[in-house]
Amino acid sequence: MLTVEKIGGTSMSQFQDVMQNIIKGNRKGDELYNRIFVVSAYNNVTNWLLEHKKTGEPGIYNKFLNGEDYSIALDQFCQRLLLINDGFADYGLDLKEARDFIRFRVDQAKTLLYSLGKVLASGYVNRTDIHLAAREILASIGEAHSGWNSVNILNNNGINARFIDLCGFNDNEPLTIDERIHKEFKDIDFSKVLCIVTGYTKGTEGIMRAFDRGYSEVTFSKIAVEVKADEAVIHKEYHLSSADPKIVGVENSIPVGHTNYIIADQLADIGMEAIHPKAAKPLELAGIDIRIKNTFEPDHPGTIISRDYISPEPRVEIVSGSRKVIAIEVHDPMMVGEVGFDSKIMSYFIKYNVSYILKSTNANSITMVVWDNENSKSLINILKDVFYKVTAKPMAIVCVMGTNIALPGFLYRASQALYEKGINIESFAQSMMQVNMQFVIVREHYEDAVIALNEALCKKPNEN
Ligand SMILES: Nc1ncnc2c1ncn2[C@@H]1O[C@H](COP(=O)(O)OP(=O)(O)O)[C@@H](O)[C@H]1O
Ligand SMILES: N[C@@H](CC(=O)OP(=O)(O)O)C(=O)O
Repeated sequence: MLTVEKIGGTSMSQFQDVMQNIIKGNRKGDELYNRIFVVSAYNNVTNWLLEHKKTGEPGIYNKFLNGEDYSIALDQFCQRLLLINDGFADYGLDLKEARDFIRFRVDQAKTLLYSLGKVLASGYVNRTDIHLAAREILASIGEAHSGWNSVNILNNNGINARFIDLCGFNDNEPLTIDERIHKEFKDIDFSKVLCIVTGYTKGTEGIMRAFDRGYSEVTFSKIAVEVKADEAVIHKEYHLSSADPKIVGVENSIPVGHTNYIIADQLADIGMEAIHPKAAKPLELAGIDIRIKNTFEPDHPGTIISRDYISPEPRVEIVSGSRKVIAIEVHDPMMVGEVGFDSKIMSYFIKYNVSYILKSTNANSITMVVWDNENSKSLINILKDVFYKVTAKPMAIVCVMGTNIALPGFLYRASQALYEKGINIESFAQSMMQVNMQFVIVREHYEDAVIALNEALCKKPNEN
């Protein structure tokens, strides 16, 4: 059995647990192999390089964009990486070799950025392309650092591990991401060597440009498809749970156990961090199951995402959502009975490259929920110019999902749970497939809504 396994940044920061729980476990001899590990940068490292994923606080990339001194910032960043290294000395990291590797890599990045700055100054090139190239170079440092360290630690612990560096720092081959992955993996005997692969892959399309943050899961899914893995495993700090453990508390969140790719799509659509939206689809198409495991509970089988699973008993599997959405309502008294009115609205969505998460209509108005970002704001401005009455409000969306909830009572229980917390449902949608009930609520109520729905629908009656 060949598995491809991704280790998230939070878990990587506790590599001693990764090595003990995930890589070694109870395995002996050859059982250690036939496993490919795709690693993320240690917790926060990509945030320092680019910008904070949650707060948007600018990182080194912003200095390059503004023509500020990124060189000193990179030196300070390198010092922070060396401090991270110090924490792994007790587990076998050779500090001198590790320091030489990362210093050299950061210096190479500096040289590349310096050259990009010069090209930019010439004034002959597209600024955006140069900026995006700088973003790629910076991002790749994080995974090169954690990947190299991991191989060094494993080798020093008697495990035959090989560093597969997909960052392409030392080659100028114009390969796409898929071509690079194919080239790197085609001649490896996985039964003899444990591969540690950078979650960053260099490719002509640009992994940041094409997939943006969380790109390690994209590398991971592409590798799993390339090597025809039997299973694709994601190791995270939490189980995939009935609701975000950070909101409801670990003690109140129940591991999902089993779900299907239809639910994975719903999660991806609302930007749930547990899996990158672009990572699941190739695995689904290749017929590869995903297993999401908790790094710190190695004996728990985790959650399986497979194609055909339907829960044997009717139950809500996950409550999830986002507080970073805007509800747009287009109202026009002339809409009633007018065939194709919606297509006029959609033509602006296409023009501004905005995808909607929910749509709900009545005789003369259409409500759509979109991400709260710059594209959506530009879209709203133009809709206000063109249509009779357009209202846009910052909102939250909370979704109640399950593979077997197409039965009377689930919607009743969900709306009752919201009612009991005094939460009004501003808009609502559910497709006939009945796998996802979407509630639009005011933002201040988001956490309370998740807690109430998890409590009412996911916990068993005898659980406290
Ligand atoms: N239903 C859920 N189950 C587990 N985690 C969730 C859920 N909903 C949201 N999360 C959040 O997802 C985050 C993990 O995502 P991510 O940033 O990708 O972590 P990692 O560093 O492990 O890859 C956790 O911090 C957790 O709060
Ligand atoms: N470190 C990168 C890539 C990644 O996927 O990280 P994580 O697995 O920790 O979300 C990022 O933050 O975007």
